[in-house]
Amino acid sequence: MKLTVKLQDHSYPIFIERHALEHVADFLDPHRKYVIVTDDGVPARWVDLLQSQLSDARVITFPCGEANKSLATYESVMEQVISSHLTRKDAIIALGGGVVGDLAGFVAATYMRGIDFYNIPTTVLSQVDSSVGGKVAIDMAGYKNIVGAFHQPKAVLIDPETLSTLDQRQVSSGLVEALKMGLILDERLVELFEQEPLDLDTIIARSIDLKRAIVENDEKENGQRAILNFGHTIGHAIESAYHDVPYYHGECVGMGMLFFLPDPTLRARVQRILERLRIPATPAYDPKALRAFVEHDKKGQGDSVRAIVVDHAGTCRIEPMTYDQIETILERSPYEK
Ligand SMILES: O=C(O)C(=O)C[C@@H](O)[C@H](O)[C@H](O)COP(=O)(O)O
Repeated sequence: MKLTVKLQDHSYPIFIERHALEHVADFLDPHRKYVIVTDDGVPARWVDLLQSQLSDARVITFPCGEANKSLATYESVMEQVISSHLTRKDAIIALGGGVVGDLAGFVAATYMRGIDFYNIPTTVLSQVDSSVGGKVAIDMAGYKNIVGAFHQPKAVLIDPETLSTLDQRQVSSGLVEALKMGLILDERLVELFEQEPLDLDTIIARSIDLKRAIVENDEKENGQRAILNFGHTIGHAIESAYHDVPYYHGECVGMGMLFFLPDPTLRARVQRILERLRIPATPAYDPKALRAFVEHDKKGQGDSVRAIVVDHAGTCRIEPMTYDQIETILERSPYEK
């Protein structure tokens, strides 16, 4: 399947195909010079498979985990890119999950003021969401994605076969971003989460297509794209506050979504899906401490933040909320008994 993200001057394809990684020459020029950026959580078989099909591709590997979406890792990868003598004609390939895509994309966005970048996502989270849309970033001073850019990939290559080497926790965490997409835009996608067994390929294709449409309408998040942040306002705060617990990003988004589902019936429905995915419950937290992290949200506007609220599955609204309102929301448990 091929989808196209249609943008003013940098449209790009999203290829979704099982075993696509076995014939990359059909999707990108194998004779171009590349640097493949990956992390040590990506199995060697995917890295070797990609590298073996390219005539000139050095591999740069950094340690996996959100803690490495950092300035130090950025500097280390950038130094290696510089020593590889990439020119503006060459390109970077991100092979991995959301952290790899965000970091490699940010390197590509800033090296020589921007070179081409291909995204080959190998986790559910990156295949259903983060590989498309051009948000590239690193974390700094304890805040998520606080330094970054919009830098769209030249192409995205999704091979669901790469998910076969993921552990269940990674799969579930990534699926939360697809559930988010369903809750804000498409109830049929939410229903897919209530079927047994889960149809992963359909969930991926449906989710990334919804993302494509949003990015086409609002590439730089001047309006509607903000809805993709459903669950992230408090989710990012939990992720930042509990970075030593290592919750996965999707787990935090799952926790964060529950606070913005005012209808108890829908909240209980989502809670059931999250339990089935084994998403951990929100840890005990200090509302004031989480509020402090929310105050640095990129959707912040003075003394308020644009919160995303889902009243009915498949639709959502953007509601400006003061930080006092956020603190009040945080004071109440989001769970239905
Ligand atoms: O692409 C977007 O836009 C999103 O908001 C997708 C999010 O799921 C993703 O986690 C994103 O990186 C968060 O964006 P941020 O602007 O809050 O850093």
